Amino acid sequence: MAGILRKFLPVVQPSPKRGDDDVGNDTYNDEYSFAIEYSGPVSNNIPRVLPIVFDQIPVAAPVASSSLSSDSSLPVVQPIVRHNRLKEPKLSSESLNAPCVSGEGESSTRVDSSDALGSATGADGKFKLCYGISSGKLECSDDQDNLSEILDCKAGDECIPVESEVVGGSGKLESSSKLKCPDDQDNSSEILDCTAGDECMLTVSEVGEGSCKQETSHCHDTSHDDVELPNNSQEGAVAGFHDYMNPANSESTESGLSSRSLSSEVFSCKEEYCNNEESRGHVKKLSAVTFLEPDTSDTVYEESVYSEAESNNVKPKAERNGKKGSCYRCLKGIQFTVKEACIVCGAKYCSNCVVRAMGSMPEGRKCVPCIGFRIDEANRRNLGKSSWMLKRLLNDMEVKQIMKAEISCLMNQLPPEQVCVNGEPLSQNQLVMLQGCPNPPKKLTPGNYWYDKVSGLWGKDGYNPCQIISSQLEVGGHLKAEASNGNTNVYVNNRQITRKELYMLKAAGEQCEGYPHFWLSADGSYQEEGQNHVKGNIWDKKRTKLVCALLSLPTPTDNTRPCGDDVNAIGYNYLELKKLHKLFLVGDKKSGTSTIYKQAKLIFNVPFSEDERQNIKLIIQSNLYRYIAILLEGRERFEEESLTEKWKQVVDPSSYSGQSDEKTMYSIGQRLKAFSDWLLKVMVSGNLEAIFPAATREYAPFVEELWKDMAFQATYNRRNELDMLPRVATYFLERAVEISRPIYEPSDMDILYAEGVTSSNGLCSMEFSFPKSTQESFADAYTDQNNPLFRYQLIRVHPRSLGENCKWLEMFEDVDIVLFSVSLTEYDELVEDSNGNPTNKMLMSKQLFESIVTHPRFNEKDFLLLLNKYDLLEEKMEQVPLTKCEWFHDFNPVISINYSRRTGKTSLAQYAFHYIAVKFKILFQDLSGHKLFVSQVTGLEPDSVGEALKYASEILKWEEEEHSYTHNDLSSFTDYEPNSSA
Ligand SMILES: Nc1nc2c(ncn2[C@@H]2O[C@H](COP(=O)(O)OP(=O)(O)OP(=O)(O)O)[C@@H](O)[C@H]2O)c(=O)[nH]1
Ligand SMILES: [Mg+2]
Repeated sequence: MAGILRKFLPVVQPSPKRGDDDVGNDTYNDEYSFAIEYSGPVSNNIPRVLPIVFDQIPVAAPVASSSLSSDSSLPVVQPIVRHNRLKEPKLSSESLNAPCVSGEGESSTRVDSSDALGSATGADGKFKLCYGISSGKLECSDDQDNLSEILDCKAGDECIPVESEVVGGSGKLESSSKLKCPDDQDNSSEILDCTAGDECMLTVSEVGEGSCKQETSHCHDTSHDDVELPNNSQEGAVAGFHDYMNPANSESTESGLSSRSLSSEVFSCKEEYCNNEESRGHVKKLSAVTFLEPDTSDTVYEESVYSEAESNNVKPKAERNGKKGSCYRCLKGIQFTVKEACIVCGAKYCSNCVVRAMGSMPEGRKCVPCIGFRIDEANRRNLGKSSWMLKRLLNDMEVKQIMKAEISCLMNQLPPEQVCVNGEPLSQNQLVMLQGCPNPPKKLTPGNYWYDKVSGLWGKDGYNPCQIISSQLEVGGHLKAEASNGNTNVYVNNRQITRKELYMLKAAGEQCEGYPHFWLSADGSYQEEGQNHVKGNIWDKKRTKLVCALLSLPTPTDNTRPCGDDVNAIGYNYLELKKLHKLFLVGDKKSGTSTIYKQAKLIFNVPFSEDERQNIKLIIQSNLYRYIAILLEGRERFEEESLTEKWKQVVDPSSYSGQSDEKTMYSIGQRLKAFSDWLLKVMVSGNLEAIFPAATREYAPFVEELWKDMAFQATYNRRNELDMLPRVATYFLERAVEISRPIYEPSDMDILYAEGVTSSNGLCSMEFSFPKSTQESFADAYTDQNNPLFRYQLIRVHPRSLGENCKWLEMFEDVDIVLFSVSLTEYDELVEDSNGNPTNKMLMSKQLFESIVTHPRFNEKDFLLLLNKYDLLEEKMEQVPLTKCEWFHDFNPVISINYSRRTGKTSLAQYAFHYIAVKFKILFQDLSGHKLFVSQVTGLEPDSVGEALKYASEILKWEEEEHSYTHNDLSSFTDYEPNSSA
């Protein structure tokens, strides 16, 4: 070559003078200088070689020891901003556990744009991961063309661009260090001398001791040199730097987003930058590294980027510009090429691109722009299931780490609030419990589910069960009867089952006649409500499983067992069932059982469902019209009485005042009269309930008009004279206008006071336990019931559900205690007996009491007598003697004057209460030979009902621990031991 040149060139120029260092270097030969400008005749065919000026070739200096901090951290170059403003380098670092990928071997060093991620090919051809410990950043205000190219800064040598995919580890950059970015006019920006402290905007990561360490030797440390940064930024340089997704522009696999989710600081960028930086694989990509407005703050916190991304829900979308089946990054390959998909956007990458596109996968298999976004729910079931491709590319440890991150990282978790079980959104803990149980719901996605915790049946709201999961998990709310939208009138664990389930039960040999209620336990054994023996096990029969398979109903798996200690799984279940104490609440009509039941629901926070509330609203509104009708009827009566009075005055001229019109203070206008007549007609026809809930909207204005009417108010003032009007009517009539409006929503108190709120079949039940707060307000002395494992079931039965002679009582033979409610006020009330004869209501209650006590199935049961409506008794005793009831004919309390003064008027009611209690006790003793427990109750007062239920629980406990308790202990609590001598 030199010879040829010599022939062409008449004058051989001396080579540039070398420095002293080079004198004496034998290997140096001037003859081989090249780049001498040709000044001879021009020929188009002759290639022209531009001279190279040695002095102007940028060189890289060896890394100064000062830049190698004790922890051997390595600076990592971040994207360079396009503005020219010089800035002092900024470094921030903080703890981070994000994985990063480091290269092995000098040649694989690469400057990284992120603190978090990178990939490197090790000697074994696998990518190596290491974990960054901290991150930092360095800013400079210039950018480079193709700056995204990897920088390979060899010690003491030129920085050479490296197109290797290997990503350097992170490093820590001393704030005094400066990286030099040499000028680069012709897009040959591969040569980059990075200098800290100048225009380059960099992020750096600290790394611990590890494989990243060796890479520090590649970095040109010019910590003591001033930096020359090129000003020749070209458009697209930054974009190219960012666009790690695009192999044409960059080989970087790093992302600010990756650090975003892991570190507290990232760069931000102006919107326009972000928009320009859409990756090839994504329609809209949030800039991995974003840039600051030059004049604004230098630091933008990760939260802003993160929350912006999440709050805007700008989930990156995958878009493939290549042909179908090709890799989203390199656009190569066909449909059958093995690819790995991003669990967020679904972009698929071939084995060559996957690590570059996904970095070190701190959140699992997400391409870098997708880090920090929620996964596509369709991919949830694949979480943590490693692919063949990753296993081939990475070593076992790394794959494990990625899979672990994929499963456990916060961003990939199912949002608990989006999973509703039995109408209640889950808490984080509940979700963990649900997913961590031995047999968790499969394919759990956001949605509404129902869960029968006794049997473990699990399904989507309104649908058949789809799985039997572990039972006894404390997740979600209470199972509703309508949870699975069943319409069979057959209930399993309080849920009305679906038609398919009914078939299944029939296949199990249960004909389900008479719409039974079953208790189905987790092991498949079932029994009819109220019976104490297991009828069978639905899973014992092969036919059942076959039917289930045919009907797509779930069958138990081996894992289906209560969540808890595996060893004691069966015992645990047994214990749980044992601890559900059943309280059977019954009483004659109007004894107050439904009030006590509703009060218990309110006390123990067992919510009324929306449906229940709506039904109750309609009942209340219907009741209101009934009360109004009673008042209107009374008004007519009062009007007639007044008119009669007037006519009498006409007949007796001496008392006649001279007015002859037929109006009285109870007379109403034509309009209201028409409404009144119509309403009374409806009530007489018995259609009130049928008409009123629906007609509420139409008739609400009449209620308002009525309420304002003087005649109606005059009638209302005499409401005590209207026997038909219940006392509770006042509560609702006072708010008649409000309640009659369509928008009315009943309050808890309204529900409590509402009459006629009871399930259609008169049977309802609720589970409860004594929470600590409730416990404290009731009785501090007993604490065992605080244990949530002591569960109670309150079953309220209307006497009509018991059938003639209480024949259905057998259904409830497994109850633990009978709570028999008697209204204390009924001693003077009359009702018709079954033969239509008027009978004293107290005697009717006595009769029902006797029937239940003497029922063979109830022989050995504990009984707690709830003497209810004590508040009303206090009033009534002043007016009506207790002896009105023949059973109480010998009530003749001797009240000393002193005692009377001390206790006031309540003493009489107290005596009456004690007396009635004794009467029942004696009766019970005669009938059963056992002791009757008695509690004084005012159903409308929560504490009173709470104490009564507490007392019931104590009795049960006392039965179980007979030796620990004495009769006196109990009687001192709430049992008012009657003292007839008092
Ligand atoms: N003042 C007062 N009223 C009560 C008390 N307990 C119940 N009541 C009222 O008595 C009426 C009848 O009570 P319910 O609870 O409906 O009686 P029940 O046993 O369910 O009777 P049915 O209506 O036949 O189902 C309602 O108006 C209640 O508001 C009480 O302790 N004090
Ligand atoms: Mg009732």
